[in-house]
Amino acid sequence: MTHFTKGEFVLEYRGELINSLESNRRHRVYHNNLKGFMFDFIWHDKFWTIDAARDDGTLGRLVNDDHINPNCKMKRIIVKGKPHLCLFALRDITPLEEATYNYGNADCPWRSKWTKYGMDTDTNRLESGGTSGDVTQCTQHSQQKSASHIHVTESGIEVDSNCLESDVASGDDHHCTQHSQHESSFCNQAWNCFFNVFYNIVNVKSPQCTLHYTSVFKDTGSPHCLLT
Ligand SMILES: C[S@@+](CC[C@H](N)C(=O)[O-])C[C@H]1O[C@@H](n2cnc3c(N)ncnc32)[C@H](O)[C@@H]1O
Repeated sequence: MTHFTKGEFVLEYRGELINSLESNRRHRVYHNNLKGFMFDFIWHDKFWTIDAARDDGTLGRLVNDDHINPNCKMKRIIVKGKPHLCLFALRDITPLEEATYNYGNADCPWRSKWTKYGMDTDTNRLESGGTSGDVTQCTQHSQQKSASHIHVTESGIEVDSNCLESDVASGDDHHCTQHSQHESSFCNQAWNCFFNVFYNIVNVKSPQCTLHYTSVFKDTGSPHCLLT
């Protein structure tokens, strides 16, 4: 059984890196469903967005929010001067478990539940959901309600991270920035972890392991991703 161990690189949230000007433009023109794929973050004191609205077959864009008990967290890693958003396992992830991360304190409509008295927003959980050092997703524009899932199954994982692969393989200098107080220690740890784990995944695991986007449709009608 393949599983992810705590601290292991899981996958990259891939998409188009755009600046705030272009991001604002797309926020204006995109349908709400597409806005949910825009991951806004701060880098070098500026707002940037990874726009994963286009379905390029990669899996990072399909990982759902869990602000209560996520098993992954998003980290920003700088490779060749460009930020990449990568998910790392917060704890061991077992086969068939859905991969999730905390989108942050964004106004996520699915976190509210209807009661007989009306909408009940779980504010306490929202406040405690963020962890210092995490990169969190700004999803305040999204009204999309679908729920794709990424699960771990028996055989393993293949990570579609071409740019990461080539960057890692190049052995070039890199620097990491993380907008938190724990910047430098995280950077070193994350990069080491990232390098080792990614190398491990690509070079060791992939012959037996494939991360599949399946055509399994469950109750939500959304496609689900299985690690098989
Ligand atoms: C980056 S996409 C995640 C993949 C998406 N679920 C799909 O099927 O394509 C973000 C969008 O997924 C949906 N989503 C994420 N987490 C969710 C959750 N816990 N419950 C319901 N919908 C969620 C929201 O519509 C959000 O805008």
